[in-house]
Amino acid sequence: MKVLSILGSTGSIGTSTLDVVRHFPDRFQVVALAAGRNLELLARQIEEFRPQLVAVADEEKALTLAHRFPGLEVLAGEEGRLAVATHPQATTVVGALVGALGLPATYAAVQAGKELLLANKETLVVAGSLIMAEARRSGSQIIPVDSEHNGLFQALRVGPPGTARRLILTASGGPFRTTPLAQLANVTPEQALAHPTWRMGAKISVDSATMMNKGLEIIEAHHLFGFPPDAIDVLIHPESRIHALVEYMDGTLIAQLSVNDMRFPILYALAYPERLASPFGRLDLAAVGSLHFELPDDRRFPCLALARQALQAGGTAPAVLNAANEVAVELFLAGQLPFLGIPELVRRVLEEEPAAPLTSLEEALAADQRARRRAREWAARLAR
Ligand SMILES: NC(=O)C1=CN([C@@H]2O[C@H](COP(=O)(O)OP(=O)(O)OC[C@H]3O[C@@H](n4cnc5c(N)ncnc54)[C@H](OP(=O)(O)O)[C@@H]3O)[C@@H](O)[C@H]2O)C=CC1
Ligand SMILES: CC(=O)[C@@H](O)[C@H](O)COP(=O)(O)O
Ligand SMILES: [Mn+2]
Repeated sequence: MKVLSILGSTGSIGTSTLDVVRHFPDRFQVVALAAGRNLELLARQIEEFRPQLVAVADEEKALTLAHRFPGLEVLAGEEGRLAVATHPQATTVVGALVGALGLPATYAAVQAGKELLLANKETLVVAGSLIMAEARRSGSQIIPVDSEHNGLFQALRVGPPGTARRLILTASGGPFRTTPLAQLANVTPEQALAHPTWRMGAKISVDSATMMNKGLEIIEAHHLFGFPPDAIDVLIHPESRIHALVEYMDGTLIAQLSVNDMRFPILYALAYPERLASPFGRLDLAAVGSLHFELPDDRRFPCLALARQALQAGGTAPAVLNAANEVAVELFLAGQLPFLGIPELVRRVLEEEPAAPLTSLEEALAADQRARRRAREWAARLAR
């Protein structure tokens, strides 16, 4: 029996995780949940999964929830998320918060030696070297939930260690893959959120539209699998049925395929190292018909090059990239920055915040805060 703490239980990944748990009550049990502001959904999750501990965004919400569930331990803010991540009875922590906000709790779970099923890719972008070093020290097993990395994790187990030479991340290309370039300046948040193949939270949906998502995933793959940046490729595959490929030294490509439904990688990660029979349908390739591939266009997707540039610079540069992007996406969704302002803001902040060495979590978080301030200053200037 795996005993789960879920960070971000009310989000897209969190609810998919709980749906997998719902199908396997004799394999998985929930001990702790952390959410943000969606108290109604969290209350339903508490009634169904009976956790011992929950954490919410702030004290006011914690009081409301504690009043509704006498006897339940309810905590707030960072303290609450850390308690969920390190609950003594949890064998396994699901990292499904969004953004760098999830970093302290993710790191704490690794430090505590928990098995970590990680969707919250921004934590690896901001502090991947520190998280991976801590996992080696504590013995924490990190199993990627992000579909491409979950696919790579599986495909890398096919050949003997050391024989894989290239990782290939597929990308849908997002909602603007074929939009005339001249129209990109005027696309709306609603259009950006309409992902062609996946149903996801707002932030990652916008990241997919700019392809910053794939840039973050290159950095994520570098840390998870230890491949150099130039051995990690991106291939647009609009059907999103092949999630990743590993090229072995003998020229063989091993691809990982499944239905484009996050319950598949989540089921794999929860069951690992076993496999469980999926109740979520089968991939019918005959029904899909054909699979297509193309290279990303650098002019359409400048965020890809910005992410590679940050990875190359190293140290705190990826944390700066991520923070600027988080601010830019937030402003875009609020109607305060045009779509093309996202790469523009990230580029300016990266230029102005020099990469510094990264040796502690505090340095990563400080770089994140500095970059956020810088991004807001630039956004204010661009708005004038
Ligand atoms: N969705 C997907 O299919 C995929 C997602 N990922 C990654 O997984 C992560 C989660 O994505 P997704 O599920 O789409 O995101 P969502 O926006 O759907 O969910 C985010 C979760 O984080 C919580 N949260 C947000 N802000 C706060 C806060 N201030 N304090 C506490 N909790 C907070 C939300 O709580 P609440 O809603 O209660 O406020 C919610 O539970 C991201 O890093 C994403 O890149 C990776 C691959 C696929
Ligand atoms: C499901 C998943 O893992 C997402 O990261 C997805 O890949 C996003 O779609 P894009 O391929 O458009 O970035
Ligand atoms: Mn992904």
